[in-house]
Amino acid sequence: MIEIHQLTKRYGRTLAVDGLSFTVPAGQVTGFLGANGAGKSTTLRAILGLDRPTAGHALVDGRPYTHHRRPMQVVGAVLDASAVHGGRRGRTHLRALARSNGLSPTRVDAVLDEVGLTAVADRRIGGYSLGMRQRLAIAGALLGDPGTLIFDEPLNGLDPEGIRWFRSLAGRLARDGRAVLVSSHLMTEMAQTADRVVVIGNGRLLAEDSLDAFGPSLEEAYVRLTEGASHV
Ligand SMILES: Nc1ncnc2c1ncn2[C@@H]1O[C@H](COP(=O)(O)OP(=O)(O)OP(=O)(O)O)[C@@H](O)[C@H]1O
Repeated sequence: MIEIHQLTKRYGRTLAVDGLSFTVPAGQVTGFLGANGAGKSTTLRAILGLDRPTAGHALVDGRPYTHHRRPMQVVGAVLDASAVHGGRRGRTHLRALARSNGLSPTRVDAVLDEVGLTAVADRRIGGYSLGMRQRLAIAGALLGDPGTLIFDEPLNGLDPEGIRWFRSLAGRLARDGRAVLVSSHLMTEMAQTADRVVVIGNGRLLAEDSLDAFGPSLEEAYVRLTEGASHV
């Protein structure tokens, strides 16, 4: 699980995240919503130890990400699916990732199967569609069989079948007891994927509740919440 407590991140004069607290519990898909520039990426980067908080903390299973000895077995993340070498083949990429992180190579075939890339695993990534790259990045996140998963805009590049696939994958991962955090701008998809929703605006928490508590239209509830917090 993820616990964010009074997280603050300042970049020079920009207060990107401002005393933010929320949790991502095990067994549920938590949707993470906010306008462009609201501070979502900064929060995700802080969770993954890529950005050092100015104040407060982000813990995964009770510790900062960087304090875990085998972080890929604790949290898997997809922040930018295009961040892979196009000259490599899918299977080779995953094997290298497994080797460099002390993970069993037997996981490679398992995750390729999980994301539906087995048939194209020996093709070069440069020839993959955006949706295939998303699936490969998700395979990488699943490699360590972690208890926590973070997906930043995972639906980018996925076709309707891919979106349905991701929705069922996220649900399955949560039902297996994992904590799943998904950021997306696609409100209707979020309403069908998330069990609970965290909304931020200007780096601050605007709402954290079960999906049902947002009423019949998540989009309308989101607009009402963020209108009050639009740029100052
Ligand atoms: N490395 C950085 N240096 C300076 N300012 C930054 C940096 N990273 C983010 N910011 C600023 O912090 C604020 C929050 O940005 P962040 O990328 O976290 O928002 P976001 O919610 O992820 O937005 P988007 O949905 O557009 O990705 C913005 O004002 C952004 O310009």
